[in-house]
Amino acid sequence: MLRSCVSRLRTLAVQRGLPGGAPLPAKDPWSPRVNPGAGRRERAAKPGCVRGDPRSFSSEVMHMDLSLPNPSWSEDMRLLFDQFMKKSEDGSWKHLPSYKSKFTQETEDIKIYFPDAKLMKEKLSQAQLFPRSLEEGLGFEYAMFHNCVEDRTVCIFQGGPYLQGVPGFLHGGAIATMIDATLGTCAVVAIGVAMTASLNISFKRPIPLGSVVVINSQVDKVEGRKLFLSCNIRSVDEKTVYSEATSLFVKLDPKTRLT
Ligand SMILES: CCCCCCCC(=O)SCCNC(=O)CCNC(=O)[C@H](O)C(C)(C)COP(=O)(O)OP(=O)(O)OC[C@H]1O[C@@H](n2cnc3c(N)ncnc32)[C@H](O)[C@@H]1OP(=O)(O)O
Repeated sequence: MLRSCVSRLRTLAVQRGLPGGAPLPAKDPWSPRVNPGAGRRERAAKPGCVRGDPRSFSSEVMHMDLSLPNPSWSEDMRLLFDQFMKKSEDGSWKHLPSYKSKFTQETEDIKIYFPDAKLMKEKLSQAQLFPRSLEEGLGFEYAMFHNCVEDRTVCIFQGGPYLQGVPGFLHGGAIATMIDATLGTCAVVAIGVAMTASLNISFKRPIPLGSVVVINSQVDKVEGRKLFLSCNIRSVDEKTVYSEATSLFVKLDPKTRLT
């Protein structure tokens, strides 16, 4: 069970931007020493490359793990991150890296769903993961951790100023994005490549812009290719429930093409 979970997590890492088949980088978070010293996102400025420029497609930016702390993170965000990194030391939780580019090249898991692999490669060459497409600190700052034994994914999330809806609060679409991303991650780790078939969100309290919240997701039921998941968003002190959601993800059928 644990072995298949680790393998699924590795697959997820590939889907999140690691070149398929390429050796994992030296800072491989899946190595036995889980993210040793993870704590600071290094953003070495490169000549001609604006730091965090959302339009930049340099491979350095595309392959940087953006789920590590950066200067825009608040103290709450850092404390939570450190707490989960601590929990990851015994292997019960795993820190999931996250990159701008989800598909740097064809990955074995995805390409079978496209009838024209060449066209897909062209289309994806400039694609970016939506929640990672805004500059550092302005949009979605988040880190996810997965617990394979409990089939749970936790996302710590700080919504930046570009995610405003009603003045001073997060836009509902931004909240839905992070719910979908967290549930989607939980689903993919659990059953492999899957897509959201339905998502039902109850927005209970507005989330203040710039605050840190915790998204707790879990697998409730598996029926064949169907995976039912639920989640809630709470304040760091757990006293406020901001949102609750239920969802259905469907594992893609290898016999069916996406286009
Ligand atoms: C690491 C990743 C993090 C990011 C996560 C982000 C995830 C996303 O946002 S994905 C984007 C949004 N989702 C989409 O665009 C998906 C669009 N929909 C589709 O492509 C297809 O409908 C898809 C793939 C969901 C299912 O298609 P397909 O595999 O052909 O399923 P199909 O054979 O019709 O149905 C399988 C089962 O699911 C059920 N089902 C399918 N769709 C739905 C639905 N919308 N609602 C309820 N049930 C459904 C069917 O009734 C069937 O159930 P049963 O087996 O009991 O008869």
